[in-house]
Amino acid sequence: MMKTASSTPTAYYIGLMSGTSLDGIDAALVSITPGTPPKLLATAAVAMPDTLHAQLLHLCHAPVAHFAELAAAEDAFCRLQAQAVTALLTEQGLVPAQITAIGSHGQTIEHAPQGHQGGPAYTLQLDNPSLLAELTGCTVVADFRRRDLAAGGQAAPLAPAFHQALFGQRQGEQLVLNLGGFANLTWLPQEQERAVVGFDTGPANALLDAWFAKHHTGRFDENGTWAASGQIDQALLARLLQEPFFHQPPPRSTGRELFHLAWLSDHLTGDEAPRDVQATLAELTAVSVAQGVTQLPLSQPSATLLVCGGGAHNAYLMERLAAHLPKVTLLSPATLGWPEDWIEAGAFAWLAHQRLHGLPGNLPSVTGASGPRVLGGIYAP
Ligand SMILES: Nc1ncnc2c1ncn2[C@@H]1O[C@H](COP(=O)(O)OP(=O)(O)OP(=O)(O)O)[C@@H](O)[C@H]1O
Ligand SMILES: CC(=O)N[C@H]1[C@@H]2OC[C@@H](O2)[C@@H](O)[C@@H]1O[C@H](C)C(=O)O
Repeated sequence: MMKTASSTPTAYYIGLMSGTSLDGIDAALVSITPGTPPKLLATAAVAMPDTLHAQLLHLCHAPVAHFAELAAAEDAFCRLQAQAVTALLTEQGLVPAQITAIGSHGQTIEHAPQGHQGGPAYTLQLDNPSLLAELTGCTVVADFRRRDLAAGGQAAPLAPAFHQALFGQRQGEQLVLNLGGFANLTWLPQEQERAVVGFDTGPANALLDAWFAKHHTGRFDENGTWAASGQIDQALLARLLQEPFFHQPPPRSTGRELFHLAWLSDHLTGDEAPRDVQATLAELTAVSVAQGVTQLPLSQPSATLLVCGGGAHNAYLMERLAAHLPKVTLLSPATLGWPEDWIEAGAFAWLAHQRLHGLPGNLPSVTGASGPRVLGGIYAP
């Protein structure tokens, strides 16, 4: 039986996110006062060491992983999470007892909401909430996605529910875009009784980073400078856009299982200049997001789109997005007190709060689950 929010006082949560870009752990200290939008108080980021980055990337693409390899990566990942929590607590002069709970997303290793070759649906996040509780002395809430999946949902994207909690009280309809490893879009209606729309639009930084790393040292194309030096290959773009995912109606979510370097290679003739491919991948992200916007039930074509995620720092990608959405104003959520890099970590702080209060964390209109569900499990310190 679900409860409604009670009039409990302000509580402090830490949200931990390591997204599909595998760039590091983001930790957000969030205060939640029932009835008002969550507030971002402080942040800490711990970069993913090269060895763990390579280990996790390998696991994402390994057909069969050894359990010892999984366990080692999970342990290293969890210790990195604890490092981020400790950094945040120390910096803020807080002790674990002042934190109501940590919400831990874990590291997505594989996401197959449709199952694999006729098998059951699954989504796999590497996470060890027991060890995290032990290392930090805080209550940990984790495993947010699988209850939605069990209720017939995609288990992703989950962020739209948080977007609603953050921006839903603003005047007029709201649009939010996350440019992470993959991109997801949220439409918040002006009328409270209408359902929120949200779905993954396709690949974003995951493919851009992978192609960049194949041709350069370094993890990503700073500001999209390399992409900007290339030419968009329209024929290649057309072939990439034929992928059925781009034509599926929501609910839909995706990940590295579909969009990876081998998928890209299958569409290349071999004659393309690498920088042109990078420009075309940025275009693929911009076009698929723009196509997603056209599917939204906007009440007027001119809207404001809050752009979050690391892709918001890619000047070339933002330029292409603006070119494909001439009537839409792109805005940083920093103007509303939530800098673009911290919304996802904030979402998992909020999801921990929802779990502890017996409140739903999913939006069935987004994930396709058969109803609202309380997400995640609780691990006491
Ligand atoms: N200055 C920049 N120029 C270009 N790209 C950038 C810049 N800063 C960050 N990025 C991109 O953002 C990525 C990180 O984004 P983000 O942290 O939102 O990903 P994530 O947490 O993995 O997201 P998700 O969970 O949504 O997949 C980097 O891997 C990089 O591709
Ligand atoms: C399975 C998984 O980890 N999916 C991520 C990924 O990264 C972006 C997009 O694909 C989104 O669907 C999701 O992350 C955010 C936090 C979400 O669930 O809203």
